Amino acid sequence: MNFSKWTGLGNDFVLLEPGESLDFSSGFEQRIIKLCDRRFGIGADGVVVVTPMDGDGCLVLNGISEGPVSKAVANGVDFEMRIFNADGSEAAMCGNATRCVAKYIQTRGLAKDANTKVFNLHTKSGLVRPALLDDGRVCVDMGLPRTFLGSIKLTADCYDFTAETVSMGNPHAVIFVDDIEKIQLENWGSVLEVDRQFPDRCNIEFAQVVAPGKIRMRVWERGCGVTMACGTGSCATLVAAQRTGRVGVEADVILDGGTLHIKHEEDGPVLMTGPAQEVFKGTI
Ligand SMILES: N[C@@H](CCC[C@H](N)C(=O)O)C(=O)O
Repeated sequence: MNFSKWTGLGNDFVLLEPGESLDFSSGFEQRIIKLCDRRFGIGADGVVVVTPMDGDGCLVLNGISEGPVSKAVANGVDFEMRIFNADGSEAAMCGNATRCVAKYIQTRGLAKDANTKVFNLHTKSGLVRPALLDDGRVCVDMGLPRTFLGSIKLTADCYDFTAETVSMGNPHAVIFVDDIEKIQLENWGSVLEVDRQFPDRCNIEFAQVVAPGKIRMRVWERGCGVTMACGTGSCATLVAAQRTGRVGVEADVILDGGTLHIKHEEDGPVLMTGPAQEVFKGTI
């Protein structure tokens, strides 16, 4: 199986080349877990599967159309992206992977028009649109944020928290703290991910506004644990900070692996800008 390894600020992915058959039959989760294993596999936070779509909204596998997967009109810049967490579960969306996929499409020349700078990525949560910027970064239109439980109370290890819940296609609970250096990310994250208010589990973000327009955030991801960055989590953090009057239209979100710039105007989509890099290619 041919793959390439990608990173978005240290949130890293195994990307399977189009046409590589991922056998979705029994034992599939175990295969994802093995690919992501940092000692016995390639090592990653997740596995990304990219499939080009033809002009009729069909997936193209080995040159053979596999039937319509989307009602959207595909125009040669349409791709389907699926993302699997390191524990084998499938997530509906992943922000850092969307930037990696955009760079992947560019470097492999997969878009029909080589000058195309904006792609349509069809995900389980809908359409997202990454655009290649001249400075090498990628700006992704991540769509509209959504509240799913509002502001809720959570408890871990006898500590009480208030969390703002935001869906970016996948669920996030953002907890603002006074001192991010004092959080017990692994202890609290692992408990809160499976809180009974989250039947589908949840990504947990701890955040502190450290200066005007600057938010330090650390994340415990559903299905992965602590990661160095989370794109959807950064978008959810900005939206939660806006909702609670902590920031304005845009902010830098400073993660363990680097910084993402997030912008969200009222009733508009969330825009996420940041880098993405290919690390290596291989065959497993
Ligand atoms: N790291 C990702 C999010 C990946 C999926 C997440 N763990 C989930 O289960 O929802 C990002 O950059 O957004």
